[in-house]
Amino acid sequence: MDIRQPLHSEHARTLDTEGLRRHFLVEDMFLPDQATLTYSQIDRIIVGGVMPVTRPVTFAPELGKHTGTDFFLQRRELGLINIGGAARVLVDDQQFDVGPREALYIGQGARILEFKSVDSSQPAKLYFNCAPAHTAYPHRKVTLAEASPETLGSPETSNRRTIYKFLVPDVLPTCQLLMGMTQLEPGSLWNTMPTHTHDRRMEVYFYFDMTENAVVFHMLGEPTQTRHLVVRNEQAVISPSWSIHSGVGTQAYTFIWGMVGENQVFKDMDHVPMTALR
Ligand SMILES: O=C[C@H](O)[C@@H](O)CC(=O)C(=O)O
Ligand SMILES: [Zn+2]
Repeated sequence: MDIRQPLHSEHARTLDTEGLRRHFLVEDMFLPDQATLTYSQIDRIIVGGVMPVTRPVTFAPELGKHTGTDFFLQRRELGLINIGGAARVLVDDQQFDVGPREALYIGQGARILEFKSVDSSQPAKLYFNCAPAHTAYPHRKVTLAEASPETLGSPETSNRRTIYKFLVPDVLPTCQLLMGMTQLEPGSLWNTMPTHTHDRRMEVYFYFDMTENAVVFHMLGEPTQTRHLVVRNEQAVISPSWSIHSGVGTQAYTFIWGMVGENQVFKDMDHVPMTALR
């Protein structure tokens, strides 16, 4: 497990490109027949990907070593969104068919987790966020149709996009995890502009639906000390509470956002006036 320490905004200001990438960028999310896990000590979120190809992938009991518990989800909840081909996920004695662009919430206490692809020529790619939890809410699949959609922005400002809120209180109860997917329309390149921070929650952004040569310039830093990361397809950015999180692509892209922290109020954002950005 790749462990990332939290970072003070004053430290972040001093970093060069390599330093920013080392602390905030997660580059290799999907490896065949493996699970990848990055543990951020910011709100103790674990970010990762599972890509079963030739055989099922399970979360080994040894993973509990990293959490100091008998098993991985003893005191955690997990949300995943499938960005690949159809998947079958076994959670203890329940089986879930998770199709492309569908989400699965796995509540605290699940012991057996097994992930497989229905067709190995179109492997599932299960991107997940996992966070400390205080109680067991029911496991549940959420389809795109059940996710609460919100279309924002306009072509004139190159930010026309639909936000699909998969794991939010309007759809199902979770302890703290919020997850969703934002899809830009062709010709729209900006997400979350005007931009915001939220002192009460941290967030992780996972970019995908990009061609090999496409990049997203992900904006981070305090509003008056902005920096950027060059992000490629299927890479994620860890965003501390003090950081803006916004991006512009060389073409339209899709991203999954996940948030943990103090509250579950999606609209609890500290909007940054455009005149304040530097
Ligand atoms: O706090 C909320 C998150 O930054 C994202 O949900 C924003 C987003 O997907 C968008 O505006 O497109
Ligand atoms: Zn945000």
